[in-house]
Amino acid sequence: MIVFGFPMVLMEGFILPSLRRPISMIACSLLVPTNFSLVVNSGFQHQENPTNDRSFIKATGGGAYKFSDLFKEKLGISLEKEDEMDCLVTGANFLLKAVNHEAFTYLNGQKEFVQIDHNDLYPYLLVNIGSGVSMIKVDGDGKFERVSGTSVGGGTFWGLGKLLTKCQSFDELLELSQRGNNRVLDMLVGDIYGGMEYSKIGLSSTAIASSFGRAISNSNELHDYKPEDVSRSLLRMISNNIGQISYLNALRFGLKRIFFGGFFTRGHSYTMDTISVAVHFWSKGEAKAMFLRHEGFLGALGAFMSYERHSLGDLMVNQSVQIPVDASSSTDTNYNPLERDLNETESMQCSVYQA
Ligand SMILES: Nc1ncnc2c1ncn2[C@@H]1O[C@H](COP(=O)(O)OP(=O)(O)OP(=O)(O)O)[C@@H](O)[C@H]1O
Ligand SMILES: CC(C)(CO)[C@@H](O)C(=O)NCCC(=O)O
Repeated sequence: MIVFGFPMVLMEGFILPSLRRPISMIACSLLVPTNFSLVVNSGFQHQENPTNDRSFIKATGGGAYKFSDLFKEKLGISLEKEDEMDCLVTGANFLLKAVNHEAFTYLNGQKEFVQIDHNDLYPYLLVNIGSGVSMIKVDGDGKFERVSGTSVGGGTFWGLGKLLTKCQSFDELLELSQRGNNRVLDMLVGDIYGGMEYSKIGLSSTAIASSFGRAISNSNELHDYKPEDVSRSLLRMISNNIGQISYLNALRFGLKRIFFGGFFTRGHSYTMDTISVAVHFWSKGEAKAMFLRHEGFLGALGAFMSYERHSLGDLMVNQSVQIPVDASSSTDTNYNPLERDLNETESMQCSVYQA
């Protein structure tokens, strides 16, 4: 996956709310061609070689490597590669410090914004749920260690979900999950214990004993199950698992705060709720899952911030653009990361830096 750091600084709120998809997809769909071509056309003079006026953009993630030649060949753009973990951490640190109401908890449908004390932010665990999941212990600006990860992530939900439900898009799969019932496929403690709870080990009768376990207790085939129920169980299984591994890693390093980023959550209430419940359950209420409003843009933002290190100081503001706010691409109709700041018809003021 690839993300671009745009030479943009937003005056209020923060980054590109119109892009409720990874910026990586701009390369394919040119979701915001204006912004994209602004970057391409404006370009930057490469500082070390002023005579070479090649255009370049910052890029991070695997795609920065994978698509490097393609960008050069088709667009004449060089991708300047920034380290993925570095960018994620830089983006998260910046958001947590600069954006009011960036982090929130989500439990039982209730979103509660968390006041971040800038002097007491570190250490924390950053869990980036993309295709795969990275867990990063963050100790300060530029001070971090990727302590764990799991390959059971967003790509697993989308990949398995696609195979099992024949869904054509991620949004369709997510939408299905909202209408599904996980009890159809998940084996609960009560199913095993004849409707009873197993209180001695702290398991209620409705706790999931075995994800998808009910499928073994009858002769049903896949087509006998509703795609809605399959999607629901899958989302729950993956979210639960990520929540559990995250908590165990927080415990491992004595971290009290766990922030979740990456494009998997998409502000989707059931996903966040499940992750929160998992963290709550495994920590016995000691730890809280916190989500970021701009969860899918950590890497892009971090890549953007690297302009500052390299050349931003020499650039000047000479153009201003309005970025329309499109909240519609979020599947969860209750969710708009900027709901407190903007409505759907408003736009954000951005200043674009050009060489
Ligand atoms: N519209 C969408 N289309 C495809 N996937 C989506 C969409 N919305 C959310 N997702 C989820 O986002 C995941 C990708 O997230 P993200 O772009 O943050 O990670 P990535 O960069 O691909 O992965 P990694 O961090 O592992 O390199 C997908 O696997 C899927 O679960
Ligand atoms: C490989 C990356 C870092 C690419 O973003 C990501 O997909 C990931 O963290 N996957 C999980 C790999 C693992 O730790 O098992």
